[in-house]
Formats: sequence, C-alpha cells, structure tokens
Amino acid sequence: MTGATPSEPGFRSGFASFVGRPNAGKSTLTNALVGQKVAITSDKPQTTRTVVRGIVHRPDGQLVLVDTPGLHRPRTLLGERLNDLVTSTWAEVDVVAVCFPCDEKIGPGDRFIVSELAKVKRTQRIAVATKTDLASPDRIGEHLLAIHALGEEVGTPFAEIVPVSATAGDQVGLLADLLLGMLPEGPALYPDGELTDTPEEAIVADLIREAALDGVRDELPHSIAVVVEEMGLREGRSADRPLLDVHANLFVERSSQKGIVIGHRGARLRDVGTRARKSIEAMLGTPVYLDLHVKIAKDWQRDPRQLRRLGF
Ligand SMILES: Nc1nc2c(ncn2[C@@H]2O[C@H](COP(=O)(O)OP(=O)(O)OP(=O)(O)O)[C@@H](O)[C@H]2O)c(=O)[nH]1
Repeated sequence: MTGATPSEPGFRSGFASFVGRPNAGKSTLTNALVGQKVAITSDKPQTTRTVVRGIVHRPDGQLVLVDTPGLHRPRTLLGERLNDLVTSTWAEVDVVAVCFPCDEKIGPGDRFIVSELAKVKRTQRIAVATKTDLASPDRIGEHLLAIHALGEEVGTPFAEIVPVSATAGDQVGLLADLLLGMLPEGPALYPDGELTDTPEEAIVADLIREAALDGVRDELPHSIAVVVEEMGLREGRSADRPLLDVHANLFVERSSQKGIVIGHRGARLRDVGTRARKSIEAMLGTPVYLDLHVKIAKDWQRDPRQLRRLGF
C-alpha cells in the first residue's frame, strides 16, 4: 500500500473526529498529526467552536480530521447547537477517536460521551489515552484498563486503545497509521499540500479569540466571540512588501466584560492585539495590520439572531 498515488488502488481516504471532555487534548492532537497549528488550543475548556479540518497527507492515504467542540450538558441555546453539531459530525465520519487524558480519572462526563457515541451505529470507534507525558507508567496502565472497561460497559468495546503524548510527539505516528488503516479505499479528497479547508477568516478569528482568552483567568471563558469583518491585502503595496489588513470585532455580553477585555487605559486590548497579530503573521506568513474593536452583543449566547450573526 505504501507508495500508492492518490489514484491508485490501496490509497485510503476519509474522515476522523476526536471527541472527549473539554481540555482532553483534542486540538493539540489534531495539530500534532497535521504538523502545523490549525485548531486553536487553550487552557480554558470549550474554546473549539468552529469545526476546523486538519488534513494529513501521506503517500498511502489522506486523513481529514474534523475537530468538533466538546460535548457538554446544554445550558444555553449555544450549548444545544454545539451538541447537535457534535452528534451530526459523529455520524458522518469514518472513525471517532475518544480522548481520555491520562492525568485525570474517567468520570461521568466521559461516560456520557461514550454512551452518546454508542448510539451512532455505523462509525468505527477507538480510544486515545492522551497526555501520557503527565502520568507514570503505572497510572497509564490503570487508565488503559479503565478505558477498556468503559467500552465494555456501554456495549461498544473500542477497536483499539492508543496511548499518546501530542506535546512530546510520542506515538503520534502510530496513531496516524492506525486511523489511516481504518479508512475506506478511495481517492484523495483534497489537493496535496492543503492543511485545512477552513476559511482564513475563521482561523484568524480563532487566533484573535485565543489571544483574548489568554490570561483572563476565570472572568469570561465563554463570553467572547470574534468576527472578522474584512480582511485583504492593502492596495498599492509592492509584491515584496505585502501588508494584510484585518478588521475584526470582539463581542462580549456585558459592559463589565468590555472593561475586562480592554483593561486599564486600553493596555490589555493593546497586548491582545499585539499577540493576535503575531500569531496571524506566523500562520499566514504576511505582515498584518490588525484593527480590533470591542463591542457588546447583549446575551449573545441566548439570542438566536445574534448567534446567526456571529456565525453559529
Ligand atoms: N502535557 C501535555 N499537555 C497537553 C497535551 N495535549 C494537550 N495538552 C494541554 O492540555 C490543554 C487542553 O488541550 P486542547 O488541545 O486545547 O484540548 P481540547 O480537547 O481541544 O479542549 P476543548 O477545545 O476545550 O474541547 C492545553 O493546555 C494543552 O496544552 C499533551 O500531550 N501533554
């Protein structure tokens, strides 16, 4: 199979999705497999709102990773929509890989996800024990047994259980081999070299949101949305000195939150802008002028009209 070209028999292609409780390491694993930062990571739970696809290109196949938000008990309209998005994604992919972080015990949240997943019939499922670098070998062994027991308990045993560390790069290649082997034979779905089909605006919005969330300890984890209003190369610049103009709005729910985001005399917003600009530049390889405004969209998580406007 190795060495097959995208049109040859033996070439495999398809979709896989990482699921798991918030902070399980799904985005980091997607990035490690793709080899470039495409999905946002954050030490705050539930930040992955956009479905971002990372694409792993190999001589013997093409693996498209669909990065879904974490499933959680819905408390708002946004929460319900996110859960719908998660389950409909599961039914459309070839493999779902459930991530269980080694530094945390299996809990009711994991059981909920696995029993929801058991209802999706066609999809193959494997388990990934993530963050092995944070646990002792004994603890990892215990964790693998607990994952196995959970699969048995819900009546849908995992086809494989793979321990990995995305940050240390441990077993990431093996996981890629395994996922690829589970895909059907078929031609490449995306052109070679393409890493993601998410519009650049969405990636840029995620990077700005990531910068804005960073350091706001517990004040507003779920209350920030970013919309890129306009993005384009500035006219009149020579080809060797391009400048990308990005105009974005950062939405919060209340004026108290606006104060937190902006900071004393705008210091925090300036800092967010600088960090966001640097990560956009690193991602797109072009100098960026970032024009960032903070706006209030009152209770946007509960308002269908606002949700639509903000792209949910
Ligand atoms: N030490 C270690 N940390 C990791 C590893 N993978 C992820 N992390 C960290 O765990 C945290 C959560 O990782 P994410 O990849 O954002 O988790 P996620 O499952 O996508 O989270 P949500 O978007 O909230 O669902 C981040 O601080 C990561 O840096 C790993 O292999 N080792």
